[in-house]
Amino acid sequence: MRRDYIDIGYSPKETDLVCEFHIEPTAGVNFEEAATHLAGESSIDSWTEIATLSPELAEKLKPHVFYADEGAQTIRVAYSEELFELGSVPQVLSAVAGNILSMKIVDNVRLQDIAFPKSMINEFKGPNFGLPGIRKLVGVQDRPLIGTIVKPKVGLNSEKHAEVAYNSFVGGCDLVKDDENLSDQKFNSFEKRAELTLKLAEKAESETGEKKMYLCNVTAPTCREMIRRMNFLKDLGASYVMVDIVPAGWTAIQTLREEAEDAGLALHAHRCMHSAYTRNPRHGISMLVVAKLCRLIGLDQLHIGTVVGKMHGEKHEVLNLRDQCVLDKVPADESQHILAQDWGGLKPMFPVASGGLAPTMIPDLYSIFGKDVIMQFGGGIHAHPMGTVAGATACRQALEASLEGISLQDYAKNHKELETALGKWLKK
Ligand SMILES: O=C(O)[C@H](O)COP(=O)(O)O
Ligand SMILES: [Mg+2]
Repeated sequence: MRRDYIDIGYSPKETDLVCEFHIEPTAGVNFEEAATHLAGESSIDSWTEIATLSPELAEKLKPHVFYADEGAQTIRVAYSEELFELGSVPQVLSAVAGNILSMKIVDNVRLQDIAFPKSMINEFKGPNFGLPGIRKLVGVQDRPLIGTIVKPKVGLNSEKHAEVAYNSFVGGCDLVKDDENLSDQKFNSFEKRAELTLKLAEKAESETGEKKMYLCNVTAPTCREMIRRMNFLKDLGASYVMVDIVPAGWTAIQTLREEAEDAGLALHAHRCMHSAYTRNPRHGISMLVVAKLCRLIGLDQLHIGTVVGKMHGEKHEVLNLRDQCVLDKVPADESQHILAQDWGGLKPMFPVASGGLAPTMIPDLYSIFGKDVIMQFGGGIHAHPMGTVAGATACRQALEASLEGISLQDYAKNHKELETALGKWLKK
């Protein structure tokens, strides 16, 4: 192991990939020593002086720890772009979030953010539709989109699944998606579900005069099967697919993005399982990094949390994710562990708020997120005392009230579905 990776005067080049890490050295390990080892292990070095690493090579490719604050337990490392396969998320993660997460010299280490250089941004296409493309697809410009997840998560047969989707559509949902753990099970095969649900989506479109999108889950055991399912949906006339990004893995997601472009399908990203590495604030990889990788690869919409629903995530964290989805230039914010990022014109992703939401939360959601959000309600629609149609209608009514600045209580006086929802969910 070479010892000259601490380089506080270094100013990162435009071509460098910069990472911020939170590090907690193990008792007895000096902060700079830990920083040196992490920087070396995530790039060119190993645990001992290696004869095959010439001083010339080391000089050319060495990492630069250009910021180290022991009190704040923070380091920033600049890596030469030459260390990376610029178009490969798996390779980048194997480096900057690979072995270093397992090392004994640190009790905890967390990758807080990655600032991608222009050369890497240029290697990726970003979202094909993105937020504006999705708005065009759905034909809704001036309000948040309303979606649902067919419930129960698993167990319904294909006919019942399609019927629940239809009821959600005619009640007022723009989008209906599968749940993350529904793919191709005996009780509800992928093909039959896709055929029946897309057919009823079309029926709901002609009955309501609104666009109705079905987001069928293509998460599959192999990339080949995932692509086959995606093409099956395309042949049925679908506009969208959804995928569980973390269980499927980054190679699968990059593959899907390529194939979805040819198929002309939009991509909905469900982030289930992300907390396995994002939730511990002292170890792992931040959700911010996950969101940035999604935008880089080109998912069109991504679950980012709700603030008011059932999933963890403080308001500032969720809004930081929102900013990373929609802004073209994200300013640095030291206190939030955010590095400056220029997205170089990659399209914005549509942020999705989903998990534990009820129609009664719509005024709060609207004030937190504004118009550019997809609000999704599972239990909040299908547990409505008057049924799924009324549940979806109550969501649209609560949204209308919020857009017009009318209290839900006032609006409910002439809207019985909303009135019933308030009776069930409004906290007294
Ligand atoms: O996939 C999701 O986002 C959740 O299943 C949402 O369901 P819920 O609204 O019932 O929590
Ligand atoms: Mg779910």
